[in-house]
Amino acid sequence: MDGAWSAAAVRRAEAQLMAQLPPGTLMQRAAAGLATECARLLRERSPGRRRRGVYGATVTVLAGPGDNGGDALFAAARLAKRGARVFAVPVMGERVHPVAAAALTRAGGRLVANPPRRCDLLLDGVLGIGGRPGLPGRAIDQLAAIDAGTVVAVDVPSGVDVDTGAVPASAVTADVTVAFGSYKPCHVLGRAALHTGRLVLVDIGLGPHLDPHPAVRVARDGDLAAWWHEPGPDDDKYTRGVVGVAAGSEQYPGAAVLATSGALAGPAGYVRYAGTAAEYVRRRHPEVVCTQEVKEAGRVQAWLAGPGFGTDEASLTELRHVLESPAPVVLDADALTLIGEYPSVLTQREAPVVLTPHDREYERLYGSAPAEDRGAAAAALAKRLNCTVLLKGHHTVVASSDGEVWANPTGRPQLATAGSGDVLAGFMASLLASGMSGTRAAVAAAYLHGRAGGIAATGHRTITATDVAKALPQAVGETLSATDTPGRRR
Ligand SMILES: NC(=O)C1=CN([C@@H]2O[C@H](COP(=O)(O)OP(=O)(O)OC[C@H]3O[C@@H](n4cnc5c(N)ncnc54)[C@H](OP(=O)(O)O)[C@@H]3O)[C@@H](O)[C@H]2O)[C@@H](O)CC1
Ligand SMILES: Nc1ncnc2c1ncn2[C@@H]1O[C@H](COP(=O)(O)OP(=O)(O)O)[C@@H](O)[C@H]1O
Ligand SMILES: [K+]
Repeated sequence: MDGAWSAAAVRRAEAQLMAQLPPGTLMQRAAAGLATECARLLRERSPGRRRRGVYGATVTVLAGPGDNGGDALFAAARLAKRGARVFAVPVMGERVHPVAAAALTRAGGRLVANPPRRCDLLLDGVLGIGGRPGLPGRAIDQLAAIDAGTVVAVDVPSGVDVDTGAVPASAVTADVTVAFGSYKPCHVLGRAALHTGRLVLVDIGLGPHLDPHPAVRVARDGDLAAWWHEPGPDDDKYTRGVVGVAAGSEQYPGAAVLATSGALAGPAGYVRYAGTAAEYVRRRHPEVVCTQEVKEAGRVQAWLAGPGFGTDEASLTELRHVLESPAPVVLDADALTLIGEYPSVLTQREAPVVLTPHDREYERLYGSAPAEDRGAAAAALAKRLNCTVLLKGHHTVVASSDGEVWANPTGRPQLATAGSGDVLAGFMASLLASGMSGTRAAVAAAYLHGRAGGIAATGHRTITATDVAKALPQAVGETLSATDTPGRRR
């Protein structure tokens, strides 16, 4: 697992570490890592650039008044020493880090008000973790005027809200962000994650001093491998978990087909379907055992209810039957609408519930649209309803009822295609049925669904929900084998 820490948590860790080191050491570590990454980028071939390498490259620095500007100027001084033409623009009056500015001029760089219109690399050292959202006017003007081959944000893209990932005012959009010591929530959450570009972490020795509980968690392949239930020689289809799918209707049979295709791609050993689209499911998936009603379905270890299911009296009755079962439940789509109207059906439930709203469904459940702080928005709903909440979108967020927040690092906008959420929900129910906790099942499903979207989109511009379902087994295989270790039984 990776984590992202708030500005205050980073400052606490920094204070501990700095007490053990000579003054200026951390800034030099940061600047050295930043300069190395910039030199690597300058060596790469790029369409906007005439020459390759540091020597002779044009580098422009937008320098703010604090240590973030200091990092940028020290890194630029290192590039100037290697032959780069460096122009630094103070963007907050004349306020710049004085020692770093002197180092830059000693190395041959210049402090200017009007840099060249074109540069190979633009370093955004306007604001770091001390920044409030928004940019000073001079930075906005320079960003509009300069044609940069590559934009590198120093620590964070300036202008974003570091702790929440909100972008309420103007902010830098970077190709690469070089983060120091740890990730921050803005790198992985909300609109700010879209301003971050490719993320590079420079180790400055902060790790041992960081709080063991990050503000936001980010799953990696190894987590999925550790959580996945691999069948052993003593398993049978029942012990691997039975998943029940209550989805679809005569009007929307496709939702039943797609949700069961997601469920079949998961680790459970048996998929049961209960609903009025049974005929369609049987035709597409002979592996699925079908009944017309939830009460006839027999025992399951997890249910999915909701996609294409309707919101009438009969649907409400079926939802009640699902919620009466002692098994964990995923509620999606129409089930969320019903919960919004009849919240009491959720009370007295002890087994885990995962809700998977997109923004409009969230509004139906919470009474207002999700705040720009999507981690807090998901956590507030999770706490109110005592459920796990998976809030969909780019950088999907998962929150548990006790306030744990996860940001999903996979996925792409092509996943916004009708039925893709049905596949996700079915797959998640299978993970739950295999014994994963609600929060892990939600995190793992978002991760693998996003990865499947990437596989399905390889070589294509458009994908369908069926393509995503078909790509799920490969996504699982690639993720689990990425962390294969000798001796691990598969
Ligand atoms: N932590 C670590 O381990 C390490 C941290 N390091 C580096 O330090 C960086 C943090 O530096 P920092 O604390 O000096 O804050 P930073 O963001 O540069 O500037 C704050 C200044 O900007 C101003 N200001 C704020 N918002 C504004 C706005 N919207 N528009 C205009 N002005 C605004 C604000 O003004 P004030 O609030 O005083 O009015 C203040 O003067 C960090 O990101 C990393 O790069 C590394 O060197 C080594 C290890
Ligand atoms: N802009 C986006 N970028 C990445 N993923 C997205 C984006 N918009 C939606 N998604 C993903 O696409 C899926 C859509 O789900 P949903 O809205 O429930 O679709 P449906 O109800 O048609 O099945 C979710 O997994 C969501 O996270
Ligand atoms: K910055």
